[in-house]
Amino acid sequence: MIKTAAGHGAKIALEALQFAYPGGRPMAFEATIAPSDIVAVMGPSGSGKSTLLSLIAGFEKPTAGRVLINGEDVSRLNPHRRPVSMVFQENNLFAHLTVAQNVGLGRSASLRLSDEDRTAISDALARTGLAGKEDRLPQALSGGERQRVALARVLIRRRPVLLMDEPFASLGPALRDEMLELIADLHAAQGMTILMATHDPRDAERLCKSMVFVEEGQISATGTTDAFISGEASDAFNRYIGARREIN
Ligand SMILES: Nc1ncnc2c1ncn2[C@@H]1O[C@H](COP(=O)(O)OP(=O)(O)OP(=O)(O)O)[C@@H](O)[C@H]1O
Repeated sequence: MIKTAAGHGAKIALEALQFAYPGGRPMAFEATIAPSDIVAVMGPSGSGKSTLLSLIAGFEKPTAGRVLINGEDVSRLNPHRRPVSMVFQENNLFAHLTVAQNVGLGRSASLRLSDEDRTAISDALARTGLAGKEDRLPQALSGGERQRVALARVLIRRRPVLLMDEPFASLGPALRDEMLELIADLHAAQGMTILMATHDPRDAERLCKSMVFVEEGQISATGTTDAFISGEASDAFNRYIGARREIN
């Protein structure tokens, strides 16, 4: 495991990264993400946002190029060896394990937990508003609570990179706001570098300093969220947002 001081985010560099699914379109990603930045990954459906996150997390391996995290080449490492946590839209939890056990997996895959681990689990559950729900199974939680359990696990893993793939897509607007606040709190506490794929520019505006815009398997624009939202960063982004407004 790459050593990174707790409480600090890692720099991420994607160097001439190439990838294609069997029979799929070639994709190529090039980017540098500053330590502790919070980056919205936006772009049309099928443009490659999830693939980009999977390449950083290690669920997919590039055919050429490198993923560097704090200068270390992690391109060939499996996901559990990378200094990264990932939260998906759903199915982040093991259905047969309790809330506390699901969080405990952030410390030990075999759930052999020390007293210190147990204290960290209780703290994380309190911080994410889940105190008293330790012994429930995921099926007895709401969608928002399940996502908070996933974030409690992120909290105790203390990895310097957090990747989120449309983490609020199945939540209503009030819960979305609550989750955005919680993620902002976690970032204030740990300063991890965050990349979040989202289709909603309001998520980006509320949480993310920066944005990358993905189109047809490439990052076609990068900049501050403010520049994107004010329409100055990318004509393609403006067209994408305009088209989404017509759909909604
Ligand atoms: N496991 C896979 N095998 C083959 N092709 C895939 C696989 N996963 C994704 N693809 C294809 O790769 C392309 C990029 O998909 P990806 O899921 O990265 O897009 P996305 O931008 O995250 O889309 P969305 O916003 O709909 O989630 C799409 O054409 C998709 O159909």
